[in-house]
Amino acid sequence: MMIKYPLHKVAKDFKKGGKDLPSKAVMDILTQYGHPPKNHMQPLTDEELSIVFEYLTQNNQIDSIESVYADIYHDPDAKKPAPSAPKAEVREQPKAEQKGQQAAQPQQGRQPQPQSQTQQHQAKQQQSAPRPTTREKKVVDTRGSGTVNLDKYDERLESFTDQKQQDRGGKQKFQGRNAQRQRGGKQAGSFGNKRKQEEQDRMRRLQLEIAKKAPVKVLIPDEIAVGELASRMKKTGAEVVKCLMKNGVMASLSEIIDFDTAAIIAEEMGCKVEKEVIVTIEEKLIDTAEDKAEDLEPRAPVVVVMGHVDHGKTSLLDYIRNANVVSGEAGGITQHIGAYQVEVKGSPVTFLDTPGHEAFTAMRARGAMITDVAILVVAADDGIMPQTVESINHAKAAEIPIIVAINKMDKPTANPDRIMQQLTEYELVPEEWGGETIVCPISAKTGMGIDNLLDMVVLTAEMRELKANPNRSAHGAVIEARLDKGRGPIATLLVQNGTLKQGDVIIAGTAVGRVRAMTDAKGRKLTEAGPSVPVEIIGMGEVPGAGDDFHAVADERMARELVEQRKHEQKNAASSPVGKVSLEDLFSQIQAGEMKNLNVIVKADVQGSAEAVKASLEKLSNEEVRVRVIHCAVGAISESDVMLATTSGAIIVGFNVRPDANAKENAARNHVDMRMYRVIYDAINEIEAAMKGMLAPKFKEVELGRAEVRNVFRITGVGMVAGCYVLDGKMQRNAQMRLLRDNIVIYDGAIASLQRFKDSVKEVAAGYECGITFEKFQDIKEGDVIEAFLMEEVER
Ligand SMILES: Nc1nc2c(ncn2[C@@H]2O[C@H](COP(=O)(O)OP(=O)(O)OP(=O)(O)O)[C@@H](O)[C@H]2O)c(=O)[nH]1
Repeated sequence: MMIKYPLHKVAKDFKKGGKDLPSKAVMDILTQYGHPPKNHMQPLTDEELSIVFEYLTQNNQIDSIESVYADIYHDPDAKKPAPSAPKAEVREQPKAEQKGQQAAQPQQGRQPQPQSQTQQHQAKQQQSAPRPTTREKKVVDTRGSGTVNLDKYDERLESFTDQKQQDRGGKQKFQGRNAQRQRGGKQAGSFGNKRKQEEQDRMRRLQLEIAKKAPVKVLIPDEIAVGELASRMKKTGAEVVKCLMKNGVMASLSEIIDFDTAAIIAEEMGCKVEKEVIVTIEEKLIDTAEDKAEDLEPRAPVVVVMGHVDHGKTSLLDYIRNANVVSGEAGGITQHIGAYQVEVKGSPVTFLDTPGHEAFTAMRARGAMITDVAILVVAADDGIMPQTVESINHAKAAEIPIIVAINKMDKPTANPDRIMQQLTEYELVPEEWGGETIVCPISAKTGMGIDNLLDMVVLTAEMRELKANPNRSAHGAVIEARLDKGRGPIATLLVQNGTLKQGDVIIAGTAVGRVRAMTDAKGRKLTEAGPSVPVEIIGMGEVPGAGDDFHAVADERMARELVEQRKHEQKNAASSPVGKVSLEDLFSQIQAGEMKNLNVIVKADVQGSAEAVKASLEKLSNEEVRVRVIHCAVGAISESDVMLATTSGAIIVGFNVRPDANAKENAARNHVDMRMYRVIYDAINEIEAAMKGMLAPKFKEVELGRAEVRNVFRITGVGMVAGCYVLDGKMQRNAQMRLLRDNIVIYDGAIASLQRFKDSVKEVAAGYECGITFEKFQDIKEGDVIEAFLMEEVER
């Protein structure tokens, strides 16, 4: 409710020379300051009141405040009876206000009461106030309360009050003081200021009440803690918890609830809900808007060539590049970069000339699906080999079409049928056998069949209707990057969407920079590169990682900020293990419904065991989780296996094999769970137990050291002795030993003896030679590696 304080009452409250101030005087003040009132009944606004108070204060200044009180207290006229009732000084309070407002208490003291001695004193002072004009002009400006020490005057005032009054206690006394203060300056500004302050207080309280009644607007993010929600709604935690319970949600203050729940509660509690959208620097900086269909234009396909070592990948790429060089082009291909574009019957095709499938996996690892078609090269005289299988599995995981090129068809030993037969084992059934896989016999040496292969590539690409929008800022992937001593960081980029222009600011992973110069595969300078065009650029601040996404951005400063943020996140991620798949938390992930497929990579010593492990593991599938062996091959666990595991969230099961050094390092870095077994039964049991959440105590292998067998000799009565050199760590008598040949476990067990020359010793350190014999194993060969380790139980 608004308090009405009509103009005439304001005037009445300001006495002048013992008389009410004429309403006209107040009207004049307001008119003078741009607020002409309509009539004397008009209620004054807060601002108008301020103007009046200010004016009257300014125009009723005094020289010395002490003189005011001095005059009052020593005025002989002060003892004369009061000419008018104290009522005149106080404007009538609206009833509602009088009812409950504590702040109005000082005024209550002024309502007519039986006169005590004190009141008589007060009355005397009040009488003394409406005095000759000189005194009326004396205004105590209490606005700057710091400069006016009213207590000083109160002390004097108190000498007038009787003991009884003093005995009433502090509060009463305080009220008395206030009343005195007001009475003391009744005609003038002191009183007016008090009034003004009270008015302002009242207004503030009213505004607060109105604000309280208005619905509180709450911003709610995707998830919010109950306590935080309560504070945003300006409610107590208990109220919110109660409301949640009413709605069937049991949550404590620290618990997180989702937006929907929070919104229901907030609305029920009378709040207006707004969704809080948190925009990250990345979202602000990088334009990820979907392209409209009408903005899309056809783009060249990006093709990757994969296959086993020596099956002819490089030869094929070289042949295509050279055969498709436009005649008369000066110098042909002068500069070799990791990707190039050629024209096949007028359609451009981009080839990635990356070192095999590893870069391909690395790119996929970062979600950069940069290739559209994979050419799988298989030598007609060799057949499907381990890396061929890996390539197939990588392409399948990336969900890109595979075109098989059976190479070396010029060789007399070429046997394409055998290869087609082998392909069917990997679900690649050739078209001519009724399947869907395009198989092209070629010779990278003679060029036979390569035109047909390229036609098939273009055809397959056409089927995919590859499109991009060249009219936006560029986005793509880093194919490769290196540091050049003279030119600084050099990166080969493949633009996937938009157009990259010279001078663009780009951000790639944690590297940022400006494109200073761009060249194509032929070393020609470019000023811009559209979709599917590979370019080499200089100008980055540091070397980006192969496979990193890059974006051309508008704000370099913000890009640098984002890079700092990414670096910080990387640091944090490195120090805390990421939520990768591991047998330990397999059960909880299954329970949480996060795990529908358990991807497994199987590596074994022989094909037979690999197949057996694969089949047994797949049989473990149940209603909740399907065990999928995504890659199964013979040989040591390689870095490529770990990469595949990283990208597909798989665990690696090694059967009688060990990881090589790179794989070990990579697995540790990427938190890939690798499990080695010697018995199929153990592998099955452990994974089954993990799926049921009943994993037996885990033993961690603590590596002690490695020794290389430099020569082998027979000692009668002892058997075969391995003459070893300790490469790193140490060999220990009581340790378990494992004999590896090309990273395949040949023997695993206790050792019979560890000797330095003729002495039996407890341990031999790195850099020393020693003799080792095994209890039940004689088949030791030069070049074998002996690993010493201990098994320690890991607490969970
Ligand atoms: N006869 C014949 N030899 C070929 C053909 N293609 C490649 N070669 C030969 O096979 C060998 C290996 O070829 P590369 O192109 O280096 O094979 P790659 O797959 O790139 O090998 P890496 O780069 O080591 O993985 C080379 O000696 C080539 O000359 C072919 O079609 N016919």
